[in-house]
Amino acid sequence: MEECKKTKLYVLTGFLGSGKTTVLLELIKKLSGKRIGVIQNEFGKLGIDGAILKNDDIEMMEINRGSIFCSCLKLSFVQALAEMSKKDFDYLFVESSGLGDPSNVDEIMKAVEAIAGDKYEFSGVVCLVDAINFIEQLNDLETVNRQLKHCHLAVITKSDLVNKERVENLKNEIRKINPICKIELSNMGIFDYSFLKEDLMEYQWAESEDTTNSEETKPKTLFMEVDYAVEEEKLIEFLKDVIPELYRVKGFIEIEGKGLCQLDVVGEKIDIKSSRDNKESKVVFISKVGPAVIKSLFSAWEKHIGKKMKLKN
Ligand SMILES: Nc1nc2c(ncn2[C@@H]2O[C@H](COP(=O)(O)OP(=O)(O)OP(=O)(O)O)[C@@H](O)[C@H]2O)c(=O)[nH]1
Repeated sequence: MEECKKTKLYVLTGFLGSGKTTVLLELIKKLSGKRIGVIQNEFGKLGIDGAILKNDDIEMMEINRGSIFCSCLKLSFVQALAEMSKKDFDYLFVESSGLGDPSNVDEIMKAVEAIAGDKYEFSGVVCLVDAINFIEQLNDLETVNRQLKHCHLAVITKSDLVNKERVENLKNEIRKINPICKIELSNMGIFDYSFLKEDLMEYQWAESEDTTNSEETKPKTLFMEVDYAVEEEKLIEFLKDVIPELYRVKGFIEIEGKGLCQLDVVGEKIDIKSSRDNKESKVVFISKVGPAVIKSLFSAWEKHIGKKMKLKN
C-alpha cells in the first residue's frame, strides 16, 4: 500500500508589514499545481489579507483578534490545524500575526500531534526581516527578537530598497540573535525557494519557551469606516500626522479619481495602489500608544478631511 504523504507545515513570522503576505502569494504561485492550505492570523478582527488571498485557488482559514500563540487563541489554532489536517494538503502555510511571538510553537505542534496524529511534517519557521525597519523595531520590541530567535530560515525582505552594506549590517544583527538559521534575501516576495526541498529543522537554534503574547500585552486595534471617497493628498497628510502613534495601517479605501485602493503603511512608508478587489472601504490601525490613538485619529481626520468618520473596536 502506498504510504500516505504528510503535509509539510511552515509557519511564517515577521513583524507587522515585513512582507509575509507578499512572500506567501509568491510561494503559492511557485507551488501552483500543489494542494495548498493557508491559516491566516490577523491581529484585527477583519481579515484584510484574507480579502487579498481569497482570489487564489487555495483553501484558507482565518484566526483573528489576536495572536495564535497567545493562550487566548492557542486552542483555536490547534483546532484549526487539526481540522486542516483532514484535507491532505501538500503544504500548509501558517501566516502568523506580525505581533505574534512564536516561542511556544514546538509545544503547539505537540498538541496538534496529540489530536490529529502525525499528519503534518513540521518543516520550519520562516521569519521575515524587514530591511528598512528591522533594526529600529529590534530595539523597541521583544517580539521581533523572539521571532528571529525561534526561526529556521530568516528572509531579509525589501532588498530592492537597501544597499549591500545595509544587508551586511542586517546579517550581523541576525547572527547576534540566531547564529545558525539559514539566511536568504528577497525582493517583492521572490527569493531562493530551495528551502522547500531541504530539512530546515537542522537550523533549530532556540529551545521552546513561554510566549510573550497575552491578553494583557495585546495592542489596541481600531477599524475605520468611511462611506465616501477621499482626496489622496489629504489622506497622506492625515496619515503623516498619526503614523508616530501607530505600528501599522492597512486596508481598503476609496480615493477620488482612483476608486477603491489598497492602503499599506509600514514605518513611514505609505503605499496606495488601485485594487481590483470588490471590497468595502475599511482600514485597520494598530496602535503603539493604546486607546490614546483614538483622539489623534479623530482630530487628524477632522483637520485634513473634515467629514464624518466612524472608528470601531
Ligand atoms: N519595495 C518592496 N516592498 C515590499 C516588499 N515586500 C513587501 N513589500 C511591501 O510592504 C508592505 C507590507 O507587505 P505585506 O506583505 O502586507 O506585509 P505583512 O508582513 O503581511 O503585513 P502584516 O500582515 O500587517 O503583518 C506592502 O506595501 C508591500 O507591497 C519588497 O520586497 N520590496
